[in-house]
Amino acid sequence: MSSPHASLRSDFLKTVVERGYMYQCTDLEGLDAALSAGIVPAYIGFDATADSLHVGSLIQIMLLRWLQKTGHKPVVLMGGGTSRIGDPSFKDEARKLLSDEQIAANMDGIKKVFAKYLTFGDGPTDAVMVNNNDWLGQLNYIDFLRDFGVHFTINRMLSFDSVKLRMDREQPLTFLEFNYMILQAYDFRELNNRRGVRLQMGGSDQWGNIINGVELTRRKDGQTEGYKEVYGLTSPLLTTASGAKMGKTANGAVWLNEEKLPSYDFWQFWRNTEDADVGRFLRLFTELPLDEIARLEALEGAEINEAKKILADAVTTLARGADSAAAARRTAEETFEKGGVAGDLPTITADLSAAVPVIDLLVSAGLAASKGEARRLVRGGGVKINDAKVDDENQTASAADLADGVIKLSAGKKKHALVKQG
Ligand SMILES: Nc1ncnc2c1ncn2[C@@H]1O[C@H](COP(=O)(O)OP(=O)(O)OP(=O)(O)O)[C@@H](O)[C@H]1O
Ligand SMILES: N[C@@H](Cc1ccc(O)cc1)C(=O)O
Repeated sequence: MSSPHASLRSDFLKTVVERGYMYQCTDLEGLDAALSAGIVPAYIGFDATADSLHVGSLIQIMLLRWLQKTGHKPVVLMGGGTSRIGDPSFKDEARKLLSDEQIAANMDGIKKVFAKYLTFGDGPTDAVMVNNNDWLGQLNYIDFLRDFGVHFTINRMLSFDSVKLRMDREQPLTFLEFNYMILQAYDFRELNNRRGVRLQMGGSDQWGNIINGVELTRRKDGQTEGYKEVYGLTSPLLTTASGAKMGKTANGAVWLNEEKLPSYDFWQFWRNTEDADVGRFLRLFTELPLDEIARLEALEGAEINEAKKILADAVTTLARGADSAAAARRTAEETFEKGGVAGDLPTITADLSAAVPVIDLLVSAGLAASKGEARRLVRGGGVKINDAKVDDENQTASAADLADGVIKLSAGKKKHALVKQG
């Protein structure tokens, strides 16, 4: 049987499918034809909910990068207006309301990262950045309701999975939040009118908001002469092989901005990728050719660690620059391999062929005076295994945790030890 994607002609959609960015599309064939016929301006929106984006949004940034690389125009939308409301999609409870000052400061922080991935300017495929407060801030309530409110039915708005969860759980969904979907739909139509934007992308949680925009644009302008169809495309929401939503880890979010997460820790996050994720992450977060990735993901045992370093180097180079990536790698190699810091760290051996309680390792390594103290350290959140927080007093470590032949065990910021198989 031939794949439904085998007939794709546009470089952008071929890349999207081959590298694993595709989840849903409103009309794949139509979009493929549009992308093959000329430059398609496409947008992704980012709300200013924090002063930096995190790895969860990296897939969206990469989508915009590939869009530009394949000859189209990326439009980055800052949600200056929508951040004043807060997207309720798939959220258990309302987001904290942000002040205008916080939103402005958050936008300043978020904006910076895009310059690393996209080329901005005035040319036909140069990226541009817009702020939806420019038009949402001007809306007149009664006029807006008359012109746009009539195109939305409450019945349909309540049918979207993104709000269903709240309904089913009988959690409050305020009228403020309920408006979000309409405003994002309005954005799409506005960008279509202002800048000829014909495609909106986002994570799969954005599907409801995106198709509302497609439908609104069609209803408002579909009969106008020269109207060109608009499209929506979503990416899978990223989770790690163990099922955790990517973005927040036990230690908090993996931030893209250097001020919020030093490059060494960023590099180390990718270096600690689970074996089963290596191929998928190389396809999504690097630009390495697919045949090279196929070779790397087939590596096994200790060799897969080389692939993880290549992943960490490539992602850190894109996000932080080549110098930061090289420095991070040097530090990691000194710490873990060349005996620099490692030489200064206490090293113990343990039989890791069976699972060993972390509590016991802490005591053996001299990082805790007793098992009781070790437990208190874990409860206080200060214990880490290979830089990942230990949440459970009963957690164990085994040979599977060995990275370059050692497990790094930490109690607090300054006390570290290495555990080797013995
Ligand atoms: N884990 C993820 N995988 C894929 N896409 C994601 C992930 N997290 C966020 N996104 C997408 O990134 C874009 C911007 O999202 P935004 O910055 O508003 O994050 P968010 O969904 O608010 O995250 P958080 O849950 O941390 O508040 C959206 O299109 C969203 O779908
Ligand atoms: N709702 C999106 C952000 C966004 C805002 C406005 C838009 O027009 C598009 C997207 C999110 O929460 O991630």
